Amino acid sequence: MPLAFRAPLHAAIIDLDGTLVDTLGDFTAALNAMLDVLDLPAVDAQTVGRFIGKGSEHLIQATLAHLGAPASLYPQGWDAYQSAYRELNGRWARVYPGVEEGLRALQAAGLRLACLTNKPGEFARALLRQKGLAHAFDCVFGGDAFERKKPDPLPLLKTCEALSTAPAATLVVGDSRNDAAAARAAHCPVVLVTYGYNHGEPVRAVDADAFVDSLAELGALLPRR
Ligand SMILES: O=C(O)COP(=O)(O)O
Ligand SMILES: [Mg+2]
Repeated sequence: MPLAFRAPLHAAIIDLDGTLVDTLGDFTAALNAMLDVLDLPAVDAQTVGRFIGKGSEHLIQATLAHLGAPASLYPQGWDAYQSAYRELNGRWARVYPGVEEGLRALQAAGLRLACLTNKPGEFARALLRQKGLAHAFDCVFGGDAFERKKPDPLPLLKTCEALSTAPAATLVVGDSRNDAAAARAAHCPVVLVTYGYNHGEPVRAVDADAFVDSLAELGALLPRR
């Protein structure tokens, strides 16, 4: 049954971590490389999963706070984290099942695609290229592209501008309440995947228009052209 969106869809803006690619292993490895440099104990993947989705700054700050380490370690941590992530980007990451099929279905429905993530743009573009997904997107924006990150609506509004689409005609696809809150504030329809991180909380409790277990289900939600 197609979703009753208020306007026909012209574009989709898709989140990266937890939606297109499972990057939990990369985040955990880069944070643990940083903690090693700082002489702090390692963290496990489950803990890291709760901190993903609000950008690298938040990820590092939340990890230091979790370990009871002083916030003054942040600048050194930032440098160590960035160089570790640059080095291992994609090594422990895998594209979720159904992603290629879902992207093809959105394109077949005539939608232009953008990837919008809170991850630094440099890392996002390299990861999408490495995983063979870059070709699907007209544009890719990272958490450093605009003045504010999701859940602020600004990055979605700027991405709509870049795609020349109205927010009401632009579907947001994400994995967390961060994506949903940004979409609601920007007046974009929003579908959430059920397999992502969502800050360690059940995603179905989030206010969204629909939930999918795989991007492959998106095609069936769209009106046929
Ligand atoms: O927190 C991050 O760095 C990435 O988050 P996102 O791709 O889910 O926006
Ligand atoms: Mg995400």
